[in-house]
Amino acid sequence: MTARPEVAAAGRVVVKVGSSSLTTLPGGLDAARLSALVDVLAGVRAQGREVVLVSSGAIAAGLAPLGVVGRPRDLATAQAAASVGQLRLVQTYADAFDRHGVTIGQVLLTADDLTRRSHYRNARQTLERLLTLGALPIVNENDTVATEEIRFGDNDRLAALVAHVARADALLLLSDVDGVYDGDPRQGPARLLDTVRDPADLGAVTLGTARRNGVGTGGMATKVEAALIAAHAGVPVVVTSTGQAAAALAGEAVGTRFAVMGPRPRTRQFWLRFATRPRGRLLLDDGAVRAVRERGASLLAAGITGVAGEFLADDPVELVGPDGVVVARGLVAYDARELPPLLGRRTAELEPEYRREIVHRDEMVLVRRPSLG
Ligand SMILES: Nc1ncnc2c1ncn2[C@@H]1O[C@H](COP(=O)(O)OP(=O)(O)O)[C@@H](O)[C@H]1O
Ligand SMILES: N[C@@H](CCC(=O)OP(=O)(O)O)C(=O)O
Repeated sequence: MTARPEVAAAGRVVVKVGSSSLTTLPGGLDAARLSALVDVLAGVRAQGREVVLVSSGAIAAGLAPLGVVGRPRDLATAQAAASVGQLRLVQTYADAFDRHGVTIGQVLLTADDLTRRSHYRNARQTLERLLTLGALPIVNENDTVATEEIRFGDNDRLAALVAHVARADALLLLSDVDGVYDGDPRQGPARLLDTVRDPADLGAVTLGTARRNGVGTGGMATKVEAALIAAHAGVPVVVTSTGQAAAALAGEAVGTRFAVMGPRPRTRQFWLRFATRPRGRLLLDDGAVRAVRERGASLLAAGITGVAGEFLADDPVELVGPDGVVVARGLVAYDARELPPLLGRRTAELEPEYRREIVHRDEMVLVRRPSLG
């Protein structure tokens, strides 16, 4: 195992803690475990470092007070539980941080807050201001209003996006397991991975989902996906157990480290690639795929053979080759219903108001690893 100096040196850290570390299904919130985590984070703050906490647990914390048994399957009950549980969760955090003289701020985000560009900027400003005013932001998904099709669903990916939004120097993903194993450790003997430098390092790894009767949602798969997103955003990551949070924040050799995979991308490129949700697809012919992928060209109507989905101008769409492989993602210049008469036609043949590039190069990002896009 190797030390993690980049985490020890991180001046601003995003720490994500899962429901499994803070709650039990029958008992709701576990105030003692929450308080132990707060002690660790307050200690980090006392070193002059900044912390953004992404905390799950609202739904699980709301079940017992409402007399709901087991994790709810329907959205309305989950939302009701989140409404009750989020209040208890932040109140418990507020009391615990208060003992250390640390002021917290609650930040509830919907997927729209990060998938819409203007909202993304707004979230950045709010977090930045909270931190400069000396508060510790506690982020969760706004579960009470998030509907099924627009939810993040798991806080791991939310934490990776928050790490980018907050320009963090490191991301810590805390759970009930001390790292990423080459197989689900609940299923039998497995080996702990020390460092992941490339997605290929995970080739032989089996990632299980969360325990069926447990309080967590994503299992290790969502944590690994989130860790790769952050690593691609230039943010180093450690995945470990909540009990090892202090050691991890001190840069000790615990958990699984995801090394930074490439330089920090431009904000717009990162946002397009990882935060947006495509609302439709443009089907490209071979020439258009080559132009976009190899020549860095904008996408023109002449190279488009089909349109799928109901999107509006400025919505994110996927650009798909004849083989069905996603080549790029970008913001489209026209509504879906305006496109069919333009397809396959050269720009000079089009009415002047339709001569703009369908997806301009500056509004496009190539997708190299479809599994991450
Ligand atoms: N390859 C793996 N390595 C480590 N843990 C795994 C793996 N596959 C599945 N898991 C399981 O993932 C669980 C953690 O996910 P989850 O319950 O969603 O956590 P949280 O609620 O903290 O986000 C662990 O209990 C672990 O058993
Ligand atoms: N926003 C939800 C958490 C969803 C989630 O990702 O949970 P977990 O897998 O425990 O991190 C809640 O607060 O209950």
